[in-house]
Amino acid sequence: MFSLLSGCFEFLLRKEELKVLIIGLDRAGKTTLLERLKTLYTDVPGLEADKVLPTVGLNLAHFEALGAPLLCWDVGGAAGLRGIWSKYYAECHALVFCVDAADGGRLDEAKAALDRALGDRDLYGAPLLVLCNKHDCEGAASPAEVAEALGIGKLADAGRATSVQAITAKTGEGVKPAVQWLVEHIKKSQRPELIRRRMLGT
Ligand SMILES: Nc1nc2c(ncn2[C@@H]2O[C@H](COP(=O)(O)OP(=O)(O)OP(=O)(O)O)[C@@H](O)[C@H]2O)c(=O)[nH]1
Ligand SMILES: [Mg+2]
Repeated sequence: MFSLLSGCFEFLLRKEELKVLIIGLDRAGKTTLLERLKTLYTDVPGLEADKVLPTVGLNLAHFEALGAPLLCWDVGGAAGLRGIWSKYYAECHALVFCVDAADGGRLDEAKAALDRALGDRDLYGAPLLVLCNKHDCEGAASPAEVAEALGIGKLADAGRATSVQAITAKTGEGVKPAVQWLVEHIKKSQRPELIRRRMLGT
């Protein structure tokens, strides 16, 4: 009986997890980023970049940052797997779109994939963080160049909280500021309330 009651209390007091969906083309570095998040924010280090394999399903990481519990989903980005992304749209509090900034030849393909995702009503109001990964590579596109190629200005004009930041998932450079932006903007957005209402059917 005691354990049942304490379990109920624990459930009631538990802070809501902020759910972040990480998408982007294959080889953008999503899983490397997820593993880096584990290393930076948990006691169990994630895999090093050279041990990461292409994702065929889903990877996830639970961790706490800035006093908030986070759950990150990383979904495979190969062309045949992108249809799975939408299964997670309705539940996520924010969207991370990871770009290989060192591969300028795929920015048009990345724009098409991002446009398709943002056209889905289930992502209404979700803050968008575009991460220009592989900033360690010579000639990597800057956040301003990636923002221009992806047409990010229009999204911000339309009222969606949006940021474009450079990271190096391999070393962790830029990852903590990215997480800080996510936590702050999820808390500021109406997205948690929207998801709660949708779940309650009100
Ligand atoms: N130089 C450099 N390479 C990186 C970085 N992040 C990832 N990579 C490399 O990019 C390749 C792809 O990384 P993944 O993390 O598997 O990419 P992904 O987006 O998860 O790919 P899918 O699972 O196929 O969707 C790997 O060879 C990584 O080592 C980075 O910050 N710098
Ligand atoms: Mg992957």
